[in-house]
Amino acid sequence: MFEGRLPTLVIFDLDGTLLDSVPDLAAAVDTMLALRGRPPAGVERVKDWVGNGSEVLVRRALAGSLEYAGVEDAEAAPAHQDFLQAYAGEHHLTRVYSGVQPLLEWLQQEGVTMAIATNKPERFVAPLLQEKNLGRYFRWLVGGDTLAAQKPDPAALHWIMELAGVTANETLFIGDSRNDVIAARAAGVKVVAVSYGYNHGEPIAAQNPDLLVDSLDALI
Ligand SMILES: O=C(O)COP(=O)(O)O
Ligand SMILES: [Mg+2]
Repeated sequence: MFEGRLPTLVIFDLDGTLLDSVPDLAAAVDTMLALRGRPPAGVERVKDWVGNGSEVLVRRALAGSLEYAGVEDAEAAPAHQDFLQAYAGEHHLTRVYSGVQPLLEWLQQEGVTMAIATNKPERFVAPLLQEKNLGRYFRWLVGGDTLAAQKPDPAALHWIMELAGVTANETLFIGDSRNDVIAARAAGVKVVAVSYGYNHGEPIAAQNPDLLVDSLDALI
């Protein structure tokens, strides 16, 4: 992909790529629903709703579907606050996917700069990486509410590349959902997709990433 050279900068998605975070996200969604006297959504449905940030996740949970156009702001705003409160703290159900640690370690040893571009609210990103022992690898962290637009908008990728002083040709993005592939394409950045993450219930292969892997250590 880089003609035998390594990229200078690798930007990673977080949820569904580095971390299997849905169990804790589903627990917080279910707490928010329980506060409204509603039945739990459960891990399997929440898995399909993750990827567009927590505000959209909460709207989907209130709608009970991927489509959430009918949910009123007056209902969604307090529900989002309840979700944020329920998701704060430790994330004991969240796991680092196998293959992640070896790749990060290897890229760091090779001197590759690494960053995170996630749609997760920024306040959770650094503490969660710290909690999972991944904090030391990343030079920059961009959350879903850090900039004016979130993925699939390429703003996060452009911003990180500018901070790093690196061109799109020297950058690789690694993610799990169509939002990641679309953002990478819009930024002119090559994209590797992982097959095991969350993509709204659809195979990510349909988005034609430059490379599809079943485990990130396959990239070493
Ligand atoms: O929080 C989300 O909705 C998804 O986060 P991600 O961009 O790290 O996959
Ligand atoms: Mg993701």
